[in-house]
Amino acid sequence: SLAEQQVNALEGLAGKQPTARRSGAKGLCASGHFTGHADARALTSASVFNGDKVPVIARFSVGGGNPKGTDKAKSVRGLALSFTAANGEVWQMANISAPIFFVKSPEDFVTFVKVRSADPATGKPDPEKLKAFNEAHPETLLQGAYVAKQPVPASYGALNYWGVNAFELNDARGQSRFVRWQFVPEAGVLGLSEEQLKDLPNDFLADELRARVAKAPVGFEFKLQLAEPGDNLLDPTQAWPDSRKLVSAGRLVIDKVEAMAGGDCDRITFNPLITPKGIKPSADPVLNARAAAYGVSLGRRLSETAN
Ligand code: HEM
Repeated sequence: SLAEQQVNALEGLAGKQPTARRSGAKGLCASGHFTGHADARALTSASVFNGDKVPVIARFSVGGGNPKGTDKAKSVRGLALSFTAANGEVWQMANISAPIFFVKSPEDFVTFVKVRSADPATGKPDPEKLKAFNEAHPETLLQGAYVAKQPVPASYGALNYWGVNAFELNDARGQSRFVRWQFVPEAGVLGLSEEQLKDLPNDFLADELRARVAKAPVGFEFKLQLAEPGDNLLDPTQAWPDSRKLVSAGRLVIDKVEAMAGGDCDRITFNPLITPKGIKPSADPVLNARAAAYGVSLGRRLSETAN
């Protein structure tokens, strides 16, 4: 299946890493709660916005399939969330620290990862294949260009995360509109200078988050970006104009971080097609491909744990 090809490609790039997530492999589990704002209730009937505290499981991660990679690289970080509303509805998502994704189709995902993987013959990626793919798919360089311009993040808790894919909201009267969302850190966005980076260990992010949360809960403002007619709902490599209206829709608070790797996150996947009534996935093919790929990765890593 395409999902198996995607997960195989991720394994080919990172090497076999038993029990680890095939993407966002390095990370840690945390928890907290979410409170919806009144402005969101005008846009969606989803009960997670009713203003009550909704418990949340969170996982922060470093992009890529290597659980022992460095936290000092310029790559995306992840914020994955699972909300459980009082009526039992679950809402899951996995957000990244870039406003755009690196491919516009699930098929391109496979080739994008493969052209960056070592060719068995040489032990290195084939520069000709990489060049040819880049020329045929210039949009696949946009996310990397964005990340290269940002400093290495100083904290999982002081970073902006975007949902990237479009979703459809339905209000109580059945009216529909498309949005993309983001989580804006109350601490501001904090990056590291070359000087600061030198003194840090490779695994500083988990300890930094534990220390930060021990002092005070870490908050994020949840914002909905409203699409206007003509905005691309299907291609996550294309950001919508900055002029699009942003609605302050809620507040996420992280107040507990697991002491060690593991925790409640390991047995689940953060599947962005699991949405509550009032929030629907768009037709974006990348979004719709994620459920199967996450399921394949979950199946492999859980059966590895059992062995
Ligand atoms: C065709 C597109 C995609 C494929 C094939 C793919 C594949 C995967 C896989 C296999 C995992 C590991 C899942 C698990 O073991 O639980 C994963 C995790 C993750 N993905 Fe994707 N992904 C895709 C698109 C995206 C997009 C568009 C985003 C950003 C909005 C994203 C953000 C993440 C994050 C943050 C994680 C880590 C989640 C966690 O901490 O559990 N992915 N992805």
